[in-house]
Amino acid sequence: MLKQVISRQTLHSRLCVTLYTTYIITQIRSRSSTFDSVPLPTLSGQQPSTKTPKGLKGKKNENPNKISRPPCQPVLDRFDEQYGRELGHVWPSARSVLLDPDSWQYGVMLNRFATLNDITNLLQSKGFSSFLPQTHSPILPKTCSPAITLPKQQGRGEDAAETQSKTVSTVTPDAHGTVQNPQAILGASPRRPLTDTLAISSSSHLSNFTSSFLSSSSLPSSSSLLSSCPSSNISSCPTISSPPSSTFSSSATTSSSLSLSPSSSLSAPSSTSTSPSSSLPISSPSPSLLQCFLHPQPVRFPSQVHWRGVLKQYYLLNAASLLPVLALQLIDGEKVLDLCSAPGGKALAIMQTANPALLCCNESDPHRKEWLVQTLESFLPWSLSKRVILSNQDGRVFGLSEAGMYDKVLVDAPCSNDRSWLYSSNRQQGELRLKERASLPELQVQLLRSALSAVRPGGVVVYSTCTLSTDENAEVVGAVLESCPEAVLDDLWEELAVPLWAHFTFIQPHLHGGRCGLLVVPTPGRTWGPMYLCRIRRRG
Ligand SMILES: C[S@@+](CC[C@H](N)C(=O)[O-])C[C@H]1O[C@@H](n2cnc3c(N)ncnc32)[C@H](O)[C@@H]1O
Repeated sequence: MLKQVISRQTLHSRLCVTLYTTYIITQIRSRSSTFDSVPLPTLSGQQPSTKTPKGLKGKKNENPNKISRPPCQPVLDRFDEQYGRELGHVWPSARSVLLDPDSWQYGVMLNRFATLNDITNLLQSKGFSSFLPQTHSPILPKTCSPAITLPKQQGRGEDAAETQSKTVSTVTPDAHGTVQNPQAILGASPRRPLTDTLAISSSSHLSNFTSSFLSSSSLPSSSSLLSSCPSSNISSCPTISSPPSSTFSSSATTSSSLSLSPSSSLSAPSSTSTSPSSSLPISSPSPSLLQCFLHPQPVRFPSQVHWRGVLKQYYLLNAASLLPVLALQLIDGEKVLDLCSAPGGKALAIMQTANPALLCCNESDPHRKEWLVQTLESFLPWSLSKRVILSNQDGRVFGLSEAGMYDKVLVDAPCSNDRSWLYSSNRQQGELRLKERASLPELQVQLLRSALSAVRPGGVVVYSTCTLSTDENAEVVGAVLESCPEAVLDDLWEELAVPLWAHFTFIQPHLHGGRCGLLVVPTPGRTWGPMYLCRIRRRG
C-alpha cells in the first residue's frame, strides 16, 4: 500500500518537474529576444520600486514593469552633491547608469538543489556565462534529500555550470583606488539594452515545507541549538544601547527566535578558522559551488513562478550582491548568521556556496520575514530545514543573546538603497527618506557591533550595504573599529577586486589613510552595484 502511494507520488512529482521545465523552456525560447522587464532585483533589500514581476505572464514586446517614472529630484540633487564630492570623476559614470534603468544588468544565480541541465544549456546558448570558478565538490551535503516532493534528484548542478577562471596579470588602481577600464569609465561603445530589469517573483503560496515547520511551536530556538558553543562576548564592544527608532525596523522589540526545524541532526560546530585572504589565489576567488551567469548586455532572463513541490532553478539578482557572500569565505560545517536576512537573496547565496552546519536567518520586520520564508521555501529542499533556521530578533541585541556562537556573520545592513531611493514613488517619499537617512549610521554601527559580539574569536563578520554613501560605509566601519580593539579589518582587494575586475568597477574607500573595504560602483557596461563590503576579523 505504502509502495503504491510512494510510486504514485513519484510519478506525480516527475510529471510536475517535466511539465514545469518544458513550460519554462518553451516560454524562454519563444521570448528570447523580448524578455520582460521588471524592477531591480531584491537583493538590495528594499521592495522593488515598481510592481511585482509578471515574469512569463507578460505579453510579448511589452515591458509591464518597466520603471517609467522620472527619478526623484530631491534624491538626485542630494546624490549629486554628496557623491560628486565623495566619488569625484567616477560619479558622472555611476549617475548615468542609475538614471538609465534600461542599462541595468541582472545575474542568474543557479539553485544547486534543483534540476538544472536545461536551464544551464539555455543560458549558455543565449550568451550567458558563469563568472565564478566552480569547485567539483558534491552538490548536496550527505544529509540532504532532494526537493520536497521530488523522488529523485535529476541532473544536478555538477554537470551543469561551466567553470570559468579569470586571470588578471596586472591591475593598477588610480588615485581613487579605481581599476580603470577605459571602455566602461569613458562609456565607450555602451551596449544597447535589449530590455531592462527583473525581480524575483514572490510567491504568495506556501508549501508544506514552510507551513509544517512554522507550526512546530515546540521546537528549540536558535539559541538552544547553539548552546554547546562558547559564549564569550567582546567586552570592549558595547553591543546594546537604547535602540533609536528606525524607519527600517518596524518590529524592533521582537526577540524570540523562530526555529524552522528540530536540532537533532545538526552537525558539530566547526572550530576551523577561516583561511586568511593571503592564502587565496590572486587570479580568481576561491572555487565555490555557487554559480551565477552573467550576460555582457542588459538581457534579462524571465523570473520563475513558484510551483508547489518544485524548487525554483534560479534567482535573479544584482551580481554585486554575491560579493559579500564570497567575502565570508564559507567552508562546510560552519555556523553562519545572516543578521538582516529578508528577502533572503544572500541567505540563498550562502546555501549555494557551502554546506553550513547551521544558517540562522534573522529578520526583525515581521512582514519582510514572511517574504524571507517564501524565498527559502521556494529554493531549498526540506532536508535543509534542519540546518536553516529563522529568527526574528532585533539585530542590535542579537549579539548579546547568542554571543560568540557563530563562525561567520553577515550584516547586510538596512541602508539608503541608492537605486530604489532614486525612484521613490513621489517627491514626499524621497524627502522623507532623505530626512530619515541621518539615523541610519547609528543603526548600522549597532548592528555591526552586535555581529562582532555574535561571532566567535577568530571568526569573521562581513558588513555590506547597497549605497555609495561614505557615512553608511567606511565611516560606520571606522566607528566600530575604534571601539572594538578585538576587531581587525581584512583587505579584500587582491582576494576579490583583482580577480573580478573584468566584471565590476571597484573603488577602494579609504579611512584615516588606510584601505577600508570595497565599493562596487555601477559604470556603463558593468552596471553592478552600488555595493559596499568589508570584512572584519575578530582576534582569536
Ligand atoms: C538590505 S536588507 C537585507 C537584504 C538581504 N540580506 C538579502 O540579501 O536579501 C536589510 C534588512 O534588514 C532588516 N532590518 C532593519 N533593521 C533591523 C534590525 N534592527 N535587526 C534586524 N534586521 C533589521 C530590514 O527589514 C531589511 O529586511
